[in-house]
Amino acid sequence: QVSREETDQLCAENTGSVARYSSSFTAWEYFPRDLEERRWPAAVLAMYEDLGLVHRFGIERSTLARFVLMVRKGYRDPPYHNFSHAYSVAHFAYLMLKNLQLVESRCLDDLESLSLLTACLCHDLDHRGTTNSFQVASRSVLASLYSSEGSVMEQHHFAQSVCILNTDGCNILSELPPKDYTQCLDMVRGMILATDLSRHLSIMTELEAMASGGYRSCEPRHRRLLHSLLMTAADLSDQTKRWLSSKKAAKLVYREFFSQGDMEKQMGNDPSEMMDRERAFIPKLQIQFLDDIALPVYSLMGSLFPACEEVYAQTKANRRCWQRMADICSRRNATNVQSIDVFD
Ligand SMILES: COc1ccc(Cl)c(-c2nnc3c(C)nc4ccc(C(=O)NCC(C)C)cc4n23)c1
Ligand SMILES: [Mg+2]
Ligand SMILES: [Zn+2]
Repeated sequence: QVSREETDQLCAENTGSVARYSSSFTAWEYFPRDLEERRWPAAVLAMYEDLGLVHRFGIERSTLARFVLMVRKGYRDPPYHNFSHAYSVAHFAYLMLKNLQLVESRCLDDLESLSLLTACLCHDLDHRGTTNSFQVASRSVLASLYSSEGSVMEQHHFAQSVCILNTDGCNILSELPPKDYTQCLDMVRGMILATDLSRHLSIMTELEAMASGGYRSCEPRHRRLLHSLLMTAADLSDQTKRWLSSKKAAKLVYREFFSQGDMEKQMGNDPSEMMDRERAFIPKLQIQFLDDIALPVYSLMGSLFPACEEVYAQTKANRRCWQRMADICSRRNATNVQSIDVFD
């Protein structure tokens, strides 16, 4: 639960316009974590308000304040998958809604906008810093609950979201008519499940077909494909920021991967190279990740939404930096450079 004074303080905070947080708060290059941590909940409230969602869906400000504080409490503190990641992902969804005018251009409707922002905020709730395959290998409680349907962690993230919505005074959807409520929850579920990268990889062909043929908002399948693409674009958005920020984010991801690899070794299992601090050559792994996953996402976004091209360009620039790092390290014979040192 969150305390009354915390809620009252956040609720009373005149979140005002988003410009209070930064004059570049709505710029693609803005790095949301540059805002001091204690102001992140107020910035989330400001995003809901700025998108007109508070007014449109009759959301009580104190309910929204309690909801955001409960979500923040619902995150643990692994190196990467903590509330700062959730807040950053929600901010990128806000940037896409705002800068691509997704509602104004009728690509999405208001309910989808509310679902997208809420799904981003909740999409990694209670993450432990380990992957779906680790849940199954370690026979975790979550695996016993969800492994039959796959996307173990993502199903848990959604279940946690529903728990928070069902907590007294936290249900930001309570004023929605029953049909909209059910539809919103269904979309939030689909959006959170879409952040399972293996699901994303399985719809890449359909996404490419939609991008080349053109988005048809009248087709329900296209709308769901767009939801998935927007979620992955937001989830990976650290890689679209200036080099030092995206490099720092990658460092935190590999800290999580390597501690999982250490646990796998203790369990007597062999970790994949990406998780093994003895074997991983990070610049090469990062180039692979950008080439196989991140760049195609922002390339698709760029072809669907021309205003998104600069995001793709910055991600390509970051890939060139990783390539330079790979060249330097392999000249300096990377094998003896402790793999995590490449970040210093
Ligand atoms: C969208 O969902 C997720 C979920 C979890 C994570 Cl950690 C990430 C994520 N966010 N930033 C990164 C960076 C900088 N590098 C990564 C390198 C590899 C992988 C990975 O999962 N590879 C295996 C897969 C292809 C089967 C994920 C990486 N990643 C995104
Ligand atoms: Mg996730
Ligand atoms: Zn995430």
